[in-house]
Amino acid sequence: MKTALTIAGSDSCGGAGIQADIKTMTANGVYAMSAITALTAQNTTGVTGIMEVTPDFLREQLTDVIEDIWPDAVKIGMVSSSGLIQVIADTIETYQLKNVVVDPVMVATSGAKLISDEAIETLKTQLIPKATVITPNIPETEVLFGKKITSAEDMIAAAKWISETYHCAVLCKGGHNMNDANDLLYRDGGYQWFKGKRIDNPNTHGTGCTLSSAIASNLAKGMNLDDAVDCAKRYISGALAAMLDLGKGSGPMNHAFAVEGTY
Ligand SMILES: Nc1ncnc2c1ncn2[C@@H]1O[C@H](COP(=O)(O)OP(=O)(O)OP(=O)(O)O)[C@@H](O)[C@H]1O
Ligand SMILES: Cc1ncc(CO)c(N)n1
Repeated sequence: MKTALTIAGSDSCGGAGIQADIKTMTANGVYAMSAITALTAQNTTGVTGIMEVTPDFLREQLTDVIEDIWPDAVKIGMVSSSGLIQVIADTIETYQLKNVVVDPVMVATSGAKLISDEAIETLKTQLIPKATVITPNIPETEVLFGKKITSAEDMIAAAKWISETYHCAVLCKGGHNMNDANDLLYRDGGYQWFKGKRIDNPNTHGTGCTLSSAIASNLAKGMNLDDAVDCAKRYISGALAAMLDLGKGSGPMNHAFAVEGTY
C-alpha cells in the first residue's frame, strides 16, 4: 500500500486540517500518517483557540514517522510560525522527501487567521521552493503575488510569476469565484485549466485541505501531476455534491461519499 504523510493542524470539528487529510487519504486508497503542528479549538462557525507544538516536538514526530514508514507523498497544511516551517524545510532536505504538496493555509473558511506575518516570509523563502506543487486559493495567491486578482488572466499571470520565482508548480484554486470552480495549474512553463461545475453548497469547510490531500494521495500512487489534480478535483466535487449539512456555520463535506459503510 502506498503511504502519505500530512503535516498540519488538528481541527476539533473534523472537517479541515489533519482530520480532513486522514479521511481524504483513506478514501483515496493510501495509508495516512500525521505530524501535528498545532491543536485548534474550532467548529464550523470559527476558531476559538490555537495551541502550537514546539519545533522540537514537531521534529520528533517527523523523525519517528519517516525513519519507520517512508511517505510516498507529503501534504503540508497549517503551519503558523517560522520555527515550525524551518523544521519542515530541514526535514524535506534531510530525507530528500518527494511529492511534496504545500497548501499555504493563511485564513480559515470562517475568517480566522491561521499564520503570523513573519511566518508568511519564512513560508516563501524556506518551504515553497521545496514544494512539488503549492495550492493557494485566490486570497493566498494575492498575498504571494503581491497584487489583486480580478480575472482569469490575472490568475494566469500570478501563477506564472509564483511558479517562476519559487521553482514549483502552482495550482491556483478558483473556489472563491462566484460563477465557476475552475482551478489553474501552472507548471513547466505552461498552464492547464481544471474546470469544475460550481456546486450550490454553502458547506465548504476544509475544501482546501481536502483537495491538497487528494492530490498528495494521487501522487503517492504514482500519477503525474496533471492526472493527480484531475482525479482530486473529481473527488472534491463528489464530496461537495453529497450535500452533508452539519453544524451552525459553513459545515464539512462528506469525505466518505464513495466508501461503502457495510462489511
Ligand atoms: N462550491 C463549489 N463547487 C465546486 N467546487 C468548489 C466549490 N468551492 C470550492 N470548490 C473547489 O474546492 C477546491 C478548494 O478550493 P477553495 O478555493 O475553496 O480552497 P480554500 O479556500 O483553500 O479552502 P479552505 O476554505 O479550506 O481554506 C478547488 O478545487 C475549488 O475549485
Ligand atoms: C487546522 C486547520 N487547518 C486548515 C484550515 C483551513 O481550512 C482550518 N480551518 N483548520
